[in-house]
Amino acid sequence: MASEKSFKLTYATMFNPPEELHQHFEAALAQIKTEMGQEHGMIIDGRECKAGSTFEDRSPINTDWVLGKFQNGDTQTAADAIAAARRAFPAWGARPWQERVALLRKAADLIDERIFKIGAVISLEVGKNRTEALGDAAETSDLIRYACDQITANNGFIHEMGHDPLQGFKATNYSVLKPYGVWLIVSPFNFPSALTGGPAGAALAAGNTVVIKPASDTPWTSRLLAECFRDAGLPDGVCNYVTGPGSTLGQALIDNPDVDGITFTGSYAVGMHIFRSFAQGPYVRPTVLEMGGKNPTIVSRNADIEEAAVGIVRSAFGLQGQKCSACSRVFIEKPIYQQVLSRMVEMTKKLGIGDPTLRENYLGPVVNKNSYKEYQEYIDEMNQAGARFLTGGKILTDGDMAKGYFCAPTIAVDLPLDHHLWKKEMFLPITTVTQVDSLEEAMGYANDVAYGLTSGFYGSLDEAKWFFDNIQAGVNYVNRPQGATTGAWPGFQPFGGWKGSGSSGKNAGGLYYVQLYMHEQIQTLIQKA
Ligand SMILES: NC(=O)c1ccc[n+]([C@@H]2O[C@H](COP(=O)([O-])OP(=O)(O)OC[C@H]3O[C@@H](n4cnc5c(N)ncnc54)[C@H](O)[C@@H]3O)[C@@H](O)[C@H]2O)c1
Ligand SMILES: N[C@@H](CCC=O)C(=O)O
Repeated sequence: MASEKSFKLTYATMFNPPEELHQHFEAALAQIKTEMGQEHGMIIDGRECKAGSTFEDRSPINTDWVLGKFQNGDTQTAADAIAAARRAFPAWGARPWQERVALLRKAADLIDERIFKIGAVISLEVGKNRTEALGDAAETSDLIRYACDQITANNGFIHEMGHDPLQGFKATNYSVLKPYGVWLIVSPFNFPSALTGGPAGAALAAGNTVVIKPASDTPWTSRLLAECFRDAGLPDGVCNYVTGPGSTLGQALIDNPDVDGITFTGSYAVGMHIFRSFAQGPYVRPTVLEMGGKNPTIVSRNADIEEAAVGIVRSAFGLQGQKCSACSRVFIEKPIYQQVLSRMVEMTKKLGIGDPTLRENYLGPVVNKNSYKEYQEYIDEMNQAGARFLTGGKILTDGDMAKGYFCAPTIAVDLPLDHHLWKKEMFLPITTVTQVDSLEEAMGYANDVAYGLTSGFYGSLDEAKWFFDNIQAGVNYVNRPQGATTGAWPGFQPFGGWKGSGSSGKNAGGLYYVQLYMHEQIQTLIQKA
């Protein structure tokens, strides 16, 4: 255990964890497999709640595995959850920030205590490999603690301001950040822990009450998080957890005028739809949208070829390319194009693919039938446009993979640069690669998309400055073999996007994030001198 304690798991350190981490994961997985198939309720006002019907949560690794049965929440569920959060808000919002922060820190500690259980569920539910899954859980507690640290470092965001220069009066001015009220957290399937618990933790620490609605592919992970918040001692109604389809339950939550703010993480299409729907409310309310990416990596002729190839392959194919930060476009300067490409191909061919709960596999399945179908459609479309696949380009059905949604990691070249798939987020293990004559040409392509989430660059130190000065994205990495475009960690690389990738311009796990969940009140008191 000593080595595990001195090891800090992040997405950059996860490639070589201590042996004990594997043993604990395997023990938790064995236990979780005995708990599969059970029915789970929703948590509203501290009570277990059922809807009229349930839906099955099946594993994309093997669709015969029914992980659990979850509630098909409906419009009444949405109304009940928001009403519960509304009732709980006055007391929670008025509670001293020190008490709220202490409870949230306790929730973070519980997540850490349960990390192997949560990680095993993530692996089965999403199809993440074990270290990616454990990273997702570990990131959650670090995101929560980061929000708590920020509140603490800023004295609960209660600041005395200047005194007006009044003759005969004493003026005292305070700036106080206060919670908004009821906050909705709508989260995606691919980081079901960090992107549910992270924003929920920040909203709660800031004094809001929350309603959490996870993706229908990943209700179990979020249920485990909601239990951590509950078991940490958050009062009834402060954190509510509901499950059901986005188009019905999700829409009913968005349409409810009693919601004061929302954090949505998911696709651009749904995010923009939510933005427009939410705007129909009684007045403008804070809308934190974290959306897709089409993340480029530029490789200069001065790059370290090995570092570039490792970083690109990790970012293109980690979690089967289903990260908003995935490296989906690669621009390589001509003099080293063939060398970088050859190393990428060699490395990709060696990647283990199969049941991602097994230690040897780096890639698991894509999340569901729809993604599986889309993979084949994109491959066909690229094929027709003249692209060549140096790896992959096919679904995998050997042995046990026939029961899941496995797609081979695909490096595509010769896709015409005006093809729309250079600009569309595919969210699959597909990356398109081309050669360029100059870095300026590469930068032109890199920025010519509606997204601006992450980017990568490999080259000299002088070029690094030019790269940072010109790239249009929220999170940017230079010369990083741990991941060209992926693997941000709270406190190190706060995460968020520009343009169509994000609405707030402030990154999660960073200096300016928790403030998004509070509005400013100025308190001026005048006394006769
Ligand atoms: N920027 C980021 O930080 C970030 C992080 C992770 C994922 N993503 C993006 O998320 C996407 C993948 O996740 P996904 O497939 O789960 O996304 P999605 O947009 O399909 O769904 C996200 C969530 O929205 C819900 N939803 C759908 N329709 C709704 C509606 N009408 N009203 C309310 N809720 C609704 C879904 O049920 C789910 O909980 C990718 O585009 C990826 O880039 C972005
Ligand atoms: N924060 C993760 C990506 C989250 C989106 O899917 C990363 O930095 O790779």
